[in-house]
Order: sequence, then C-alpha cells, then structure tokens
Amino acid sequence: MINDEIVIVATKNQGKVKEFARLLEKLNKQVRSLADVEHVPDIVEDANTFIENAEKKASIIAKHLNTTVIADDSGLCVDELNGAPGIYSARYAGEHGNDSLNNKKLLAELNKLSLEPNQNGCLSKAQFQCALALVNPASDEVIRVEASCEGWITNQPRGEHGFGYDPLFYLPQYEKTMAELDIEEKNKISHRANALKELYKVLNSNNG
Ligand SMILES: O=P(O)(O)OP(=O)(O)OP(=O)(O)OC[C@H]1O[C@@H](n2cnc3c(O)ncnc32)[C@H](O)[C@@H]1O
Ligand SMILES: [Mg+2]
Repeated sequence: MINDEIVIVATKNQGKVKEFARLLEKLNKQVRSLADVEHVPDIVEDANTFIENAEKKASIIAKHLNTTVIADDSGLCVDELNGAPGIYSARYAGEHGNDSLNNKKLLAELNKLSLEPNQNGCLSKAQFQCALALVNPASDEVIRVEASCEGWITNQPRGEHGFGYDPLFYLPQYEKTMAELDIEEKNKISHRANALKELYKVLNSNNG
C-alpha cells in the first residue's frame, strides 16, 4: 500500500473522503472510496469498539475488491455523557448520518444536565476518536491504529467547514470550533490525521 499510487478508503462519508484525499495528496496518492465501487456489499457496523468496526469495514471491502483497503471508524465521546455518542455517533438521533439532528440531540442531552457553561460557553470536555484498519486480503495482514483529538462541546454551533459534530467541537487553542477551521487546519490536528500518521509509522517500520 505504501508504494501504491491509489489508496482505497472503505467509506461512504464524503467528509472523510475529502480529508483523506487532502492528507494523501501530500504523499502523491489518490483516494478512491465506496462512491467509486459498484455493488458495495452491506456492512453492518455492529461491533462494540471503533477498531473492530473499522476492521470489519476494511475486511469486507478488501475481500470484495481483492485488494488492500483502509477503513475509518470514528466518533465523538463526550465526558459529561459518559462517552456518548461514541460508536453510535453517526446515528445518535436515529437517522444515519443526519448531522443536523445529531448535533441537536447532543445539545439536548447536555442541556438536560443543567451544566454551567465555562468562560468559553462550553459544557463538557470531549474527544474525537478515529480507528483505522488496513487489511491486505492476500496476506491476511491487518494493521490497526487509533488516535484522538481533544476539545470541548460548545452550546452554540459555529462554522461551515467539515462535517458531523465539527460545529459543536470547540478548540480553546484556536478559540474556534472545528467547523471554523478550513480543511488544511483541521488536517493538522484532527483525530483522522493523527491516526493516519500512526498508520504510516507502522507501514514505514514494516518496510524496514
Ligand atoms: O462508516 P462510513 O461509511 O465510513 O461513514 P460514517 O459516517 O457512517 O462513519 P462512522 O460509522 O465512522 O461514524 C462516524 C460519525 O462520527 C462523527 N465524526 C467522525 N469524524 C468526525 C469529524 O472529523 N468531524 C465531525 N464529526 C465526526 C460523524 O457524525 C460521523 O457520521
Ligand atoms: Mg458508518
């Protein structure tokens, strides 16, 4: 995979695709996603951890395409909600991938706790988490890595960039939400960028 010009990421999420494309472009690689695959097999994300879900997605697509594939399973873990929405992040409000309803539900759940906002208008610490699995179907090799990005949940959504919970994820060091950062800035600090760095470390060390 490290020598290939094309990297297949087993995701339907166009927000993730854009971020991977920008990150991998710097390594002269092009990204293909499930949008480029015909007859995508059903993938039920029913595992209990990010990494198991990532491995499941990568394995199914790697077998289907008979080539090496990376999958990303990620989500938001909010401290005051005991880690919710976690692995259920994409369907927190019921409907898969409805970012606006998911954000509303997150604020509603936090508002139920009657928390006092801090000086930045934030209600809880939180982390974005990202698990990446790379599966090579020829060798049955699996590489698993995980990384996170620390921040806070603000009570006012702000910003137009990114996707998912980015408008509610506040970064005190920038005094901005993740959705107020452009893709280049997000890719310097995000859980996804950090996980991809870890993956490349493993791949480079495996290559001697
Ligand atoms: O499974 P695939 O096809 O990759 O696409 P998905 O959107 O269902 O992806 P996940 O199962 O990994 O769920 C991830 C959810 O977590 C949230 N999320 C993950 N990374 C995020 C990010 O960088 N910014 C904002 N929200 C994010 C967002 O709600 C995603 O829908
Ligand atoms: Mg999913």
